Amino acid sequence: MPVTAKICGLSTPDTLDAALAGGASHVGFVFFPRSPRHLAFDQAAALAARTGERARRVGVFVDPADSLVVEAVVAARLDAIQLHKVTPARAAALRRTAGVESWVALAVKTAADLAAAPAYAGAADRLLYDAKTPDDAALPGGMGVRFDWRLLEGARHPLPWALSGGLDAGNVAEAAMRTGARLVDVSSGVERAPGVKDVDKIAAFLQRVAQL
Ligand SMILES: O=C(O)c1ccccc1N[C@@H]1O[C@H](COP(=O)(O)O)[C@@H](O)[C@H]1O
Repeated sequence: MPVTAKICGLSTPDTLDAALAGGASHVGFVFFPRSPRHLAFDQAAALAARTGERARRVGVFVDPADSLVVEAVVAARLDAIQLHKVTPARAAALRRTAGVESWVALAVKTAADLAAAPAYAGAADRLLYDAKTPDDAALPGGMGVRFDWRLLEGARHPLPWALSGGLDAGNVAEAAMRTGARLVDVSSGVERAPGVKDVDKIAAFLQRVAQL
């Protein structure tokens, strides 16, 4: 089965075009004001229109209010929501409210963190195993932090899943090989500075993924 990729935190037409030209299966738009990748609804709407049917649009949220999710789903014509820092109960409620596919990011640092995964069965459609950022970090994701991929070796997954956290063109092959991931997600690994995507890095990442 081929490996597919989500390029997350896109905010400009040229970098969106690079993701689409390189064959990204998913593109991610961040709705979190503290993030350097945060999009206003009108920006997101323009990028959504440019995407068309060429990739699935995923909105990234951190413990969001219902109203933010509803407005973003409409403005950016989201196919999926990606939720960080939500309990299983809150994830289930937001999934019902949004009416689209729902991903829950599970912050992983140790094997104990994986024990939370089964509780999301029935509350989400996909788990995103992401690296846990430091407690005092500004963001719960999008910081280029990776976790020990060996933690996923032999793991039983309660839901379809994807891998993120510190991926880049140089390590994505090893990450996919070690974990068995069939969907990989990258943000800062295809940037030249926080929030500034690089078209060449996007192309290199997607070329590497296409070889897997
Ligand atoms: O990208 C952000 O700014 C962001 C903000 C809030 C929550 C998640 C965010 N990004 C997600 O984090 C992971 C990993 O990113 P990275 O490749 O390690 O930089 C990815 O899923 C992004 O969607």
